[in-house]
Amino acid sequence: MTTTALRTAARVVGAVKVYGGGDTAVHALDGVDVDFPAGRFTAIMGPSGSGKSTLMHCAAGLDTLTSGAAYIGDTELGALDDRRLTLLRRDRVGFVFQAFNLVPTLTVEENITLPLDLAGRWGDREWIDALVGVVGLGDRLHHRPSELSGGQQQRVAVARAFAGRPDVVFADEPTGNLDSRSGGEVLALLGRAVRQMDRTVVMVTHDPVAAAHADEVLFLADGRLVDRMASPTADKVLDRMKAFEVRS
Ligand SMILES: Nc1ncnc2c1ncn2[C@@H]1O[C@H](COP(=O)(O)OP(=O)(O)OP(=O)(O)O)[C@@H](O)[C@H]1O
Repeated sequence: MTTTALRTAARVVGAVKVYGGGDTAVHALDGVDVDFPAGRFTAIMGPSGSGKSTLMHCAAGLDTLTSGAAYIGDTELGALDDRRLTLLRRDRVGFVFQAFNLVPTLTVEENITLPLDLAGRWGDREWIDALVGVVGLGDRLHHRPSELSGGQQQRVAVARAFAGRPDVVFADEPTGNLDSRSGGEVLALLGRAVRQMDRTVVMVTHDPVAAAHADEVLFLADGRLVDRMASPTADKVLDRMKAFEVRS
């Protein structure tokens, strides 16, 4: 095992994704090499249609590459049969989507522990309690999702994503349905999970303010990785995005 592999939560190598064929083929990913370091918060940005969601879905094992390879830790996703891929997604990957996707009939606490219950894992009570503390919903554990605001529901979804201590949490526009204050809380929460609890987050976003919460921003254009920015600020990210618009 190499040092790089030890420190990488997820990566894609020579990632190509082609939708359709012949004259109408779309090269959604056109040869992307990228590492998502463990213990870091990485944002993926780029113009609409640049391949952000495709990259995230292929890296997370929700979709398959046309060529190249995707890894979670040292596990190559293309080498897994459907059953193993399902287990890997369940046990080693967490997801947060724009829609909160909570189960309406379960309480906050039951929603948070759902992935562990489905996996037949007892979970680690201390870890769950720590997560509940970090998301700040300790007094809402027995409420149903419908009794919570959108921002609170997304915080439950974030806690659920981390419940099984996955190698990496993928977040797809996690603040897309939230006002800026609630969105800011969810982003701060993702940042705290990374920095205080040593978790790994990869987030797709259109929003420079959201991207500024990350440790590093990757920029995609036309299915290629064209730039990366460490220690981003919203202004620097916005300037970089404007440069794309001027060119296209
Ligand atoms: N299932 C599909 N079938 C055909 N083409 C697709 C499919 N999914 C995505 N594409 C195309 O692949 C390209 C990349 O799409 P993708 O959704 O990854 O971009 P994106 O950067 O996430 O865009 P957005 O910011 O608008 O969500 C686009 O040209 C899109 O039209």
